[in-house]
This record gives sequence, C-alpha cells and structure tokens, in this order.
Amino acid sequence: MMAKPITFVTGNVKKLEELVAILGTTFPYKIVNANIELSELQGEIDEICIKKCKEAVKHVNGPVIVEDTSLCFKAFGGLPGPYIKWFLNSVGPEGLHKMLLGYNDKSAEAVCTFAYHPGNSTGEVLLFQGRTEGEIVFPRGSRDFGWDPCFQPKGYEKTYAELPKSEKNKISHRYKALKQLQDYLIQNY
Ligand SMILES: O=P(O)(O)OP(=O)(O)OP(=O)(O)OC[C@H]1O[C@@H](n2cnc3c(O)ncnc32)[C@H](O)[C@@H]1O
Ligand SMILES: [Mg+2]
Repeated sequence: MMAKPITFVTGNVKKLEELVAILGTTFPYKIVNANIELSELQGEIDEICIKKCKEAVKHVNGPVIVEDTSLCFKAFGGLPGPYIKWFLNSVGPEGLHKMLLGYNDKSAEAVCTFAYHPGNSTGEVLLFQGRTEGEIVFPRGSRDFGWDPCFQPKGYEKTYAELPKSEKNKISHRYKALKQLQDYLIQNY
C-alpha cells in the first residue's frame, strides 16, 4: 500500500519551492502543501517550532511538517532570530543591513528548524535543525525571497540572492535541516 502523503503546512511558497528542489525526485514519499497561516509565536526557537507543529496538526488529518526560520545577529545576542519576519516586513533587507552599521561584528546565523509530527494520538513532535553562518551585507541580487539579498554565507563572495538556487540549496540552513528530516523519514516512515 502507498504510504500516506505528508502535509507541509506553510504559507510561504518560496519555502515550499526549496523543499521540493532539495528533496529532489528520489524522495520516496509524497509531500502535499497546506497553505495555512499559522500563528507567529514567541519564545525560544525550539519551543516555537514545537507549538507551531502542534497547531498545524489540528488542521491536518495525518503526518505533518512545518518549519520556522530565524536570522540571528551575533551583535544582537541572536535577535531578531524568530522575529525576523516583522523586521524584514518593516525595514526590508536595506534596513537589516543598516541595523548593524554601528557594530563591527556583522556576523549572523540563518537557522532553519523543521518539526515533524506523525499525526497520530501518541506521536510526539521531532525537530531537525540546520544552521548556516554568514554576514549581513548591503543587499545584492534578486528580491524574490525574504532576506536572501543581505545574507552572504561564510566563505562566499555572493549573497544567497546572487547564488544560483541550486547552489544555495547545497549549503543553506534549510538544506542542512531538511537532510536530517529526510534521513529520518527514509528510515522510519
Ligand atoms: O507559514 P510559514 O512557514 O511560517 O512561513 P513564513 O513566511 O511566515 O516564515 P517564518 O515564520 O519562518 O518567518 C521567516 C521569515 O524569514 C523569511 N525567510 C525564510 N526562509 C528564508 C530564506 O531561506 N531566505 C530568505 N528569507 C527567508 C520568510 O520570508 C519570513 O519573512
Ligand atoms: Mg510564519
């Protein structure tokens, strides 16, 4: 019998696009998207992801994936972190760059945390996290995905937005987190 599809709950089409590209054609299970606006929660990253996943489970009959992405400035002790969406919405990539002008340390970490729940009554939320270090630069490159124009991964001369998607998807916070989830599902689903 075919395994039940896994529902990725996200309102962000770019996340979905990257997930599909990263999993590629050999991933053995079907992923479907539910475009549901989940609450933007507060707290530590792991706690946010656990709560987000539990909220998503209520909307779906079956196994569920969600993810939450943070952008953590070292000079700010990890903020904006999970609140990056609001900062980005209000000041854009230029503003994010400006926020660090008064600091020597421009380093930042992109953190992606996938949360998976099997969708049954006894299941627990499992987390899979990936981190990519980089620095916040004056925005360069395409404007199609969030803060990509102002994030330059460590060891690269290009921002995420200037790199070909295929290149970003080999080194990104999302790739690193998704690889772990993929390995888990291949062994346990
Ligand atoms: O429905 P969900 O999955 O929550 O989608 P969202 O867009 O609300 O996403 P988050 O709550 O995780 O907030 C993360 C913010 O960072 C942006 N973002 C996420 N991943 C990114 C990436 O790889 N590159 C650039 N921006 C990204 C995203 O557009 C949001 O503004
Ligand atoms: Mg969100």
